Amino acid sequence: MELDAKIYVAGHRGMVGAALLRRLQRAGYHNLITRTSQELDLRDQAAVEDFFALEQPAYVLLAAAKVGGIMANNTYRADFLYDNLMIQSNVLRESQRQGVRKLLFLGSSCIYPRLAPQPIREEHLLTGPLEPTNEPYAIAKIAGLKLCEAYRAQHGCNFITVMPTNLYGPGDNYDSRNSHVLPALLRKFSEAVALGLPRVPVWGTGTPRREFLHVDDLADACLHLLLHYDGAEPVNIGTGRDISIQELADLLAELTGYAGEILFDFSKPDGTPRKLLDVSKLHGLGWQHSIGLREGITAVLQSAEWQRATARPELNALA
Ligand SMILES: NC(=O)C1=CN([C@@H]2O[C@H](COP(=O)(O)OP(=O)(O)OC[C@H]3O[C@@H](n4cnc5c(N)ncnc54)[C@H](OP(=O)(O)O)[C@@H]3O)[C@@H](O)[C@H]2O)C=CC1
Ligand SMILES: C[C@H]1O[C@H](OP(=O)(O)OP(=O)(O)OC[C@H]2O[C@@H](n3cnc4c(=O)[nH]c(N)nc43)[C@H](O)[C@@H]2O)[C@@H](O)[C@@H](O)C1=O
Repeated sequence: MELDAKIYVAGHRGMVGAALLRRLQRAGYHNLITRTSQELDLRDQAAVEDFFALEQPAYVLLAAAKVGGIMANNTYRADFLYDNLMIQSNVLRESQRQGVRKLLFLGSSCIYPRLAPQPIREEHLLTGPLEPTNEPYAIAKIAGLKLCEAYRAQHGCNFITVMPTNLYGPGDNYDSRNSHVLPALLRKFSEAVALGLPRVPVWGTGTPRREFLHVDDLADACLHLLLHYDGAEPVNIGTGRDISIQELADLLAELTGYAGEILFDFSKPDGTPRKLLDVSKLHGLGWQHSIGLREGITAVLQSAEWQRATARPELNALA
């Protein structure tokens, strides 16, 4: 991928898209194309056709999607299915029609079967029922992965799919209901410390296990695969280690200095019991993660973004 190649980063304002942009800029790529969703709604087929005809990118990184945690997925089921089907179908189709040299599509660890063998290997996809709370999102993502495979088979497109585990880091979504578990608990514990709250509610039983990768590690892995992987099969991206929600809550309480009570709210869903990724294929391709969980969370808490957002917790800008 030449340093002056025209690279379209779709979803550049999101947590993953912004990390991809930072990583590409740091590597010296200087012909980067971006559009906000206000400038280009990727659900609009005609607008996407016009954009690709005008810009004719050589490479596409598709990090635009409707994304959220377990509650958002289970609440906005139709939006997660429709938006993601439309976004990926339009971008993949125009990438094929405009002869994009290589495209990176982002799947997710949560599209594997609910009770897949652990750690989950790439071949376990579609071998069992999905997790009900995010089935619409998973179906959309699986369709996107299959569309990449189909464009490769029918048109020889070099569209690769990566399967990241749960991510966190700069630019994360901290909305109290729609965010993922790590940013949600980070916000809850920080607010509890600032406001002197005696207890913090954590959803579910605390027994499910999750794997967490810093988004800067993900961006580095994506660039590595863009440069060194041209295969049809998806590639898992993770750390190969997981912790329980209880252990995560204890770690976040420690790092935020929260010493009050942690109350598990059994009325909220647990979701998938476990989704640890087998990352041996990724390691075999020459990449390993470098940011550990404790180190990564500490970096978030020490970031200027976090300091600004939590300066006045009663008016916190983390929403
Ligand atoms: N976060 C995670 O834990 C994980 C994420 N992933 C995948 O990574 C990708 C990015 O996720 P993440 O960065 O967390 O998500 P964010 O919600 O942070 O960012 C999503 C981006 O998509 C853009 N977008 C949404 N709808 C549209 C639309 N209709 N038209 C154009 N752009 C749109 C938004 O653009 P704008 O800001 O301009 O509105 C936003 O910047 C997704 O494919 C997701 O499935 C995979 C595994 C885990
Ligand atoms: C990355 C992946 O992320 C999603 O899957 P998920 O990992 O199950 O989602 P989650 O990050 O929201 O973690 C949920 C787990 O955590 C517990 N939990 C406790 N307390 C809070 C809490 O306050 N908020 C949230 N969200 N969860 C909580 C909750 O009870 C459950 O056990 C997919 O939808 C999909 O979006 C996807 O791609």
